[in-house]
Amino acid sequence: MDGAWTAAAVRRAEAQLMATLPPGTLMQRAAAGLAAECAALLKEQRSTRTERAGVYGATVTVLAGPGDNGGDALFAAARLARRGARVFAVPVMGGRVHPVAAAALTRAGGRLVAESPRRCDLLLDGVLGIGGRPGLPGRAIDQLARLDAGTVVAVDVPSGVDVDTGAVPASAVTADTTVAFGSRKPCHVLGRAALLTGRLVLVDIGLGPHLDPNPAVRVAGETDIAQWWHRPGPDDDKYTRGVVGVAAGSDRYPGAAVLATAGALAGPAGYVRYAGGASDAVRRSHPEVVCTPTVKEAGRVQAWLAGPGFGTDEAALGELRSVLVSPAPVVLDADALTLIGEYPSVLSRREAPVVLTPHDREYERLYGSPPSEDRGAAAAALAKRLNCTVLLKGHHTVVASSDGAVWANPTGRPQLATAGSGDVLAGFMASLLASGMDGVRAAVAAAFLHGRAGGAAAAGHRTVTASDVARALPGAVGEVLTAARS
Ligand SMILES: NC(=O)C1=CN([C@@H]2O[C@H](COP(=O)(O)OP(=O)(O)OC[C@H]3O[C@@H](n4cnc5c(N)ncnc54)[C@H](OP(=O)(O)O)[C@@H]3O)[C@@H](O)[C@H]2O)[C@@H](O)CC1
Ligand SMILES: [K+]
Repeated sequence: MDGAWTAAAVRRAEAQLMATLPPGTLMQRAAAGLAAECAALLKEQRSTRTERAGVYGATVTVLAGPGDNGGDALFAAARLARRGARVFAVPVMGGRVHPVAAAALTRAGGRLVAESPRRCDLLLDGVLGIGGRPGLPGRAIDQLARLDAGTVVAVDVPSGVDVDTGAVPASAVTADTTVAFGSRKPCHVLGRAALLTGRLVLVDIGLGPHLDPNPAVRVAGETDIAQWWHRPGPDDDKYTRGVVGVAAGSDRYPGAAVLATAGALAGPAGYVRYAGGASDAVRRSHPEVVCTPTVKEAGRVQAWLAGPGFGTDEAALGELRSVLVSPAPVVLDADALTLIGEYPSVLSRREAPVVLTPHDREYERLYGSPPSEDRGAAAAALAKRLNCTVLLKGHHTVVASSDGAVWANPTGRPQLATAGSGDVLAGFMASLLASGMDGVRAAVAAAFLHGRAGGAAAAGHRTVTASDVARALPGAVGEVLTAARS
């Protein structure tokens, strides 16, 4: 399991590592990695001035803040200047810049200027790093407004964001690439800051062994998911692989039922039962699903999904109660969340695991106020209050357990914000629960694989539908299980 560490945790690890190294070593490691990434980016794009790609002749502008983040940027820019780049560094906090790094840049042929040319091939954001408070100094805002950059590279973090939460309460840099040193920070994976991060490149500076084994935010990878996966053995049959029940849709809204069962069929469970008013549509799309009109008639299942498109009337509330009295773990989505918001007591006597999958408006119905910009804390607060696992949807989906652990999903894609894609996710997650995965792992793994499937579906189509995502899920599963084995 990988993760993201707060500024304080990074500083603690840095202090331990620095005690073993000559002064300045870490900054040189950071600058070398940063310069290498900038050179690679410049090789990919033609210079607006010379019409040639590469470092030689490229125009590089550095926005340099007062601390070590500016120091990293200036040392990296000195390396680029030595390879023939035209480098202009603009101090954005009066004359306060890292003095040794600024001297290195001028020795390499770079210039410290009050104003750089308007157009540059690469803009290095070295305004603020992990020592920054949210918001940008006015001079940085002015420069960002007037510069026209081929590509923007943030040094360690996009300046201006709240490093520890991913909130962006004031002005901040929007990067195409962020080159981070030693570890991810929460702003790279959470909230609006994760969007401003762009592509994340991690530079290893040797911090790993010194980082606290418990990161502030956990980030699952292929190996984790493969380890959690229940692989059927020779003695398994369709029942021992898990039976998943889907209570979704209605005769008026059959689509949600079809998509949720499609998600459930793409998971590891051996058998899918459907309970609700859209049996005909479900049977037509998925003849392998066994359909009954109500939850009580469905028989035993190892996990339920309840909610997508099943309405919020008395009958729906009755079906939700029937699901919640069963001893099986449940995923509650869409209309079930609205009902829980209105009748929170239906959850109160429940002991088996519950996963809630709200988007922001559903979160507000459940919590009483919209999620704060600190989305990890927001998800954790709801999880604690309702004693459930919470998957808070967004461009960067977050999962929180009732004991406060927060997971950020690294595979989210804006294309997944398509109608019905949440139904597929919820059905797939219920299948993971039915196969024996616990609530938090099922939520984390489902978000990860759903994101991967969305990516795969987007590669072949201009617009991605929820059905495309469901069809791509088995492939995404196969890819993750194979990659983790090799
Ligand atoms: N840790 C590691 O392992 C390694 C770290 N490295 C690098 O060091 C970076 C951290 O450097 P850092 O500690 O010098 O802090 P940094 O972010 O440059 O700025 C602090 C300065 O900004 C100011 N200031 C703050 N907020 C402000 C605002 N909103 N608006 C205006 N000003 C503001 C604040 O001034 P103050 O107002 O507090 O007096 C202070 O002077 C880190 O991100 C990485 O790049 C690598 O070299 C190697 C390994
Ligand atoms: K920065």
